[in-house]
Amino acid sequence: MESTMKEMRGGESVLDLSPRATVGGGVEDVYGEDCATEDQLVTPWTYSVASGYSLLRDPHHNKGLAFTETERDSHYLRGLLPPAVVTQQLQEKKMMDNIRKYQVPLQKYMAMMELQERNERLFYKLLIDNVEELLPVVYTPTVGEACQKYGSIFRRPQGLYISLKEKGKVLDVLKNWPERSIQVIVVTDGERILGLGDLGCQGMGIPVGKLSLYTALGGVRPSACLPVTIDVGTNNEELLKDEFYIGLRQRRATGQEYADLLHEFMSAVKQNYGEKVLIQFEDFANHNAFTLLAKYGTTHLVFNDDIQGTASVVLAGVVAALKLIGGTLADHKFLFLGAGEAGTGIAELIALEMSKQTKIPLEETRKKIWLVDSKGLIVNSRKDSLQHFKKPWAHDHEPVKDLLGAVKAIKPTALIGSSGVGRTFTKEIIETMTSLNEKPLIMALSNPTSQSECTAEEAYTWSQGRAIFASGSPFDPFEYKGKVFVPGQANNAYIFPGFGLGLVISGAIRVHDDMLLVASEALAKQVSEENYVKGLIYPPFTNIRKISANIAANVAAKAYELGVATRLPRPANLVKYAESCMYSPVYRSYR
Ligand SMILES: O=C([O-])CC(=O)C(=O)O
Ligand SMILES: [Mg+2]
Repeated sequence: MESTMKEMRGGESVLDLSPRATVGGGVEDVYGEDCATEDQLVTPWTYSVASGYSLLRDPHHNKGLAFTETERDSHYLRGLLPPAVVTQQLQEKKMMDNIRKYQVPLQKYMAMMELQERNERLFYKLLIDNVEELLPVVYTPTVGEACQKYGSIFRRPQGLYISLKEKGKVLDVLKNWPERSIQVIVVTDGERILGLGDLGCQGMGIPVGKLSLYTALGGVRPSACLPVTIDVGTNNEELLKDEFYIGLRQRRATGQEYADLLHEFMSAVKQNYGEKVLIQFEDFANHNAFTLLAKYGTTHLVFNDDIQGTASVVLAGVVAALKLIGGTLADHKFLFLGAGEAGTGIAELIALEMSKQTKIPLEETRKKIWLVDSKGLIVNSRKDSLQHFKKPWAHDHEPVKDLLGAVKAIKPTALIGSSGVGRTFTKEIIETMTSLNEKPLIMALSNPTSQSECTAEEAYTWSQGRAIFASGSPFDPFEYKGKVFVPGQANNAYIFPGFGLGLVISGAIRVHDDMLLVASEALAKQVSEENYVKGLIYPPFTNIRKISANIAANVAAKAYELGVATRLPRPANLVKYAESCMYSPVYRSYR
């Protein structure tokens, strides 16, 4: 890795990977490991941590029993640890053994969070080496339950809380965060946590989980990641009554009061971290998500994961699925259940890609895509009463009141669920899709598992093994009539870590839709013949760092092409460069 960096920079070693001992035996950590930003390369800023007892309690530097004899001497650890000296591999084995013993997913989650707070490198080592097993623990679906119970399981705070109480002081709050060099912020206001609704301040589990994936899956170093929850209250009556609730005990502020706090936050971020910090909006309610993205898209580096990340991952799955269902993108007809952030975001990206491929205007390709919301099929006669983001999807058709009616009337080849409402793809709906198509494409995107529009078992059984199925939350492989079907996970976790890395390594200052298209294409290309045979339209997560490097390289290349990249000169081989930038969780030796 080091040699690649040297190569990339014309033989000049710009990174110092080994921390140096400071006066007093502490550890001086040379910032700028794992791809520093330009300014850090000029003046790498350093900080020292305490030695001895405090070192053992500093999760960024603690190695537990893996401290060597020499380190124990030079860092005042003698006697503070039992005599055994073990390897990181053995620590990993022990932790995995322990985690596997827990039967309850939330216990596994808590064990992982405790590890993150105790020994960060070991946490990431586990997550990277056991990604398929641990993703459902630190991320969807378990993170959903963790947010619901966040107050009860709360131990040490993670991330930054910005509530209405901090109005006028947001910049000071940012300055309280111990890290200066932030590259990615994931922010939520907790109003629409997965498909679970308003969880207020307890939505913090989501930015924390998303950012742990930025590091594990995308290689962004943990110290450059900042989880933020903006607390403007909650309308969740149960939480307001819950004595363990950790947030403001008031109903949600809206209108100007809401906009003002968000604006103060956005301005403070730019002032404190500059214009190259990526702000990822996560799990905002529809009515704010679209507005915030439009408002700040032209002044900040912003990305809405639910609108844009989900769109990119679903388009990749659809493109990959064409290998199994046949035809070109424009040959297909799409029907969505759910016309919110995810639904309309995906619909727009599919229409955009169709338009690019066929040169047919976007207004026309949109007509291949139909959306159903809680009031039925979105049609022209409803246009006046529709929210602005639904209007492009109002086509000419007589009113249809429900999904089953819409499937019969529209005869789609692909059915996509983004409604946040579980079990809405009924047996009759899937049977109808199967009677209309040799291989119906069924995507049940809503999270967590309880909100999935149908299960993998239902999709395969009701379609007699003919459905090409993927879901937002993970499902186990399912055997139907002697054949094992492996459902793909159509989750934005495939996209955002690599996408963000691409923005970071190119020093991009704006996000553009074309970047979403190239990310999507890069992901679709990673699906192999071996995957297709099992019915998979996504590659397994085991290869995610390679996938992320490819996505990052394509996004960065697009940033250079569009003139929004500030990191110059452009590295010649962007895939190699992206890989060389990735954080490694392997322990470092302290002199
Ligand atoms: O977090 C996930 O698993 C995917 C996502 O963004 C959502 O459901 O809001
Ligand atoms: Mg989300």
